[in-house]
Amino acid sequence: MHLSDNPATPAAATVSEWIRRAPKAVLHDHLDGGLRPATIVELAREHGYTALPTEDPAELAVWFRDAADSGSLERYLETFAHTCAVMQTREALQRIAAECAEDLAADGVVYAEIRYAPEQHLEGGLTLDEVVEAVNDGFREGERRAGGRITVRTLLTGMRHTDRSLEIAQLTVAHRENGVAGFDIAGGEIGNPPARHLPAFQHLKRENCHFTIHAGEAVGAESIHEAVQVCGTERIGHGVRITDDIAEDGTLGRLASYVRDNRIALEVCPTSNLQTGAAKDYASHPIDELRRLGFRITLNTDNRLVSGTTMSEEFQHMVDAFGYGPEVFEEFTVAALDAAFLPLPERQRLIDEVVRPGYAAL
Ligand SMILES: O=c1[nH]cnc2c1ncn2[C@H]1C[C@H](O)[C@@H](CO)O1
Ligand SMILES: [Zn+2]
Repeated sequence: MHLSDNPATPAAATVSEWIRRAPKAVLHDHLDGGLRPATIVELAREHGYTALPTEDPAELAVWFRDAADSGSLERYLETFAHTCAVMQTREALQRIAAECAEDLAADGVVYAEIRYAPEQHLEGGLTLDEVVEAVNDGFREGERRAGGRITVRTLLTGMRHTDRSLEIAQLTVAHRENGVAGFDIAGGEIGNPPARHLPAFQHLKRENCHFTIHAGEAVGAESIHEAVQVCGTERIGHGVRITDDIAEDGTLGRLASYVRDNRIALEVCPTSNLQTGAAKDYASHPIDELRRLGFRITLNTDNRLVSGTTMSEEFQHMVDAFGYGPEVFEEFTVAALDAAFLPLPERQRLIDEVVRPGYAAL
């Protein structure tokens, strides 16, 4: 099945060798959007889940990317029913988190913040705390298997269309000493503005806890305004529609100025944007304009399986579209660590001991 009326997403990029070796940091990557296709097939068999569109892992990978390539965020999100269906036991969550860390490390990622919505993993009888513990255990195992080459933290996501965000914010605070770095809201943006979840954000503020908000993906600048000025977000998931507040000649409106001048990081995910219709093609993606205007830009995958991408491929697409060299990726990687929800000394150590020397050696 090919739902796409959106020819925007070209085939996977052929990645240059230096890109694979370059140290990378990813702030925006969903656990339930990045499973190995073979793992989905195995877990579906084990758990008797029979609704997969195919049991061939290679075909399944293609199916996700095609089904998600619809030009609509809502249809993009429908594909997650198949991944969440196999993420309902402690063993499955642990395995998926461990494999996620291994896959990222193999792609040169040295720091990752991986997000997921605990409320979507309760169908097998786990409690919210048990979900978080299973995922954390999996990530610690994955870090070990990767020989310490990667540090992983999680963000707990509240779904915008449900009413559990305050509970998930409390869960975030409860687990923050244990690998949970912050909170996020995700899901369909239309009809679910961020201020619906204000009690969650106010709780996190009172507790001095980090959060980011998906905004400016399917809805324009008003969603970003609400996320920043009403909810007080530290970073913006996507945020590319900040361009609504930038004139053709590059003059910034008050909101765009505020976001740029306060160095609020944008978690930009180009391939995902092409699939959901937030951008037309790589060459006209606003990432380059925003970077030239001085915004704090980070480059991200969003959903490695669903968007059929990796950090290396996102880098390669930017090389092909804008001619970026290693210095730009070093800038994006340092920006990501500057904006990471990690204590300053740990961020500084990763920049000074891993990222800078890694780029110097390319
Ligand atoms: O890019 C996105 N925008 C809004 N919601 C998203 C995006 N990618 C994934 N999600 C949703 C689907 C997942 O089930 C959920 C938690 O990871 O977050
Ligand atoms: Zn996302």
